[in-house]
Amino acid sequence: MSDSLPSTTDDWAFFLDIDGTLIDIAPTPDAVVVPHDLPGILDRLSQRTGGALALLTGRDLDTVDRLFAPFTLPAGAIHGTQLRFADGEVAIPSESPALAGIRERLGAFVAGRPGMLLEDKGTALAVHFRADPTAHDAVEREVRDAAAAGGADLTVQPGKAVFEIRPAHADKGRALATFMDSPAFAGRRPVAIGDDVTDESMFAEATRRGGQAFRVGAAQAGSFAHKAFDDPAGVRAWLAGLAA
Ligand SMILES: O=P(O)(O)OC[C@H]1O[C@H](O[C@H]2O[C@H](CO)[C@@H](O)[C@H](O)[C@H]2O)[C@H](O)[C@@H](O)[C@@H]1O
Ligand SMILES: [Mg+2]
Repeated sequence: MSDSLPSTTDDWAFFLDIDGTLIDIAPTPDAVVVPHDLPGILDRLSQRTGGALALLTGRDLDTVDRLFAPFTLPAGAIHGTQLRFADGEVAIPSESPALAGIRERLGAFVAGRPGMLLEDKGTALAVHFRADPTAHDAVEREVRDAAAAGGADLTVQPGKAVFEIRPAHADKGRALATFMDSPAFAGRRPVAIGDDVTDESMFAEATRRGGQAFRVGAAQAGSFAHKAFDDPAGVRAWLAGLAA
C-alpha cells in the first residue's frame, strides 16, 4: 500500500492532532499561536469531506473551540475522552471522583516550583515542566504515584515535557474507531497526522483500517507512522493545498 500523503480529499477522513502538528509548540499551553487562516482552512476541508475531519487532541473541548473559533469541528478531546461528532452531538464522561484529591495533591506539588505548571482540564490533570527539563523524573514519579492512588479508572499519559493523568477508558485510537463508525466518516479511508506518543494509538487504528499515518518531526523506531513533515508549518501548507 502506498505511503504517500493524500493529494485530494476524495474518499479520505482526516484525523489531526493539534499541539506540535497543527500549531507550533510554545513555552506554556496558553502561549500557543493559531495562524489566522488555519481555522478557516480546517472548516473548508471539513465541508469538502462532508464533515469527515476530526481533531484528536490532548486539549479539552472548550480549549479546542477557543483555539479554532468561530468553528466547532468534530473532536476527540482529552486524548479521545470527550467526543463531538459531525452532527454536533457531544459525549463527555463525568469526572472520576478520585480526581478532586489528586488535583489538590498536584497543586501542592507544583506550588513553589516555578519550572512546573498544573493544567486543569477537568477530567484530566497535566503537570508541565518545559521550563525545567531537569524536573522530568520528579514529575513522572509524583504523577505516577498520584494516579496509582486514584485507582484503575485513571492512567498516566506521557507527552512532550508533560505527564498527565487522564481517564483510562479512552484513547485516540478508540476515538478514531468511533468516528469511523459514525455517518460522516463511514466508507472513507482514515489519514492520521500526529507528533507524539499519544498519537500512536490513532496511528495504529488508522493503519489497521487500511488508512495512512504520518508523523511530524523525526522518524520514530517502532512507530506506525511514516515521517512526512519537518514541522507544523509543513502540515499547514499541505492542508492549505487540499483546501484550495
Ligand atoms: O494531543 P495534542 O493536541 O498534541 O495535545 C498534547 C498536549 O498539548 C499541550 O501541551 C503541549 O503543548 C504546549 C504548547 O505548545 C507545551 O507548552 C507543552 O510542553 C506540551 O506538552 C497541552 O497543554 C496538553 O493539555 C495536551 O495534552
Ligand atoms: Mg501533539
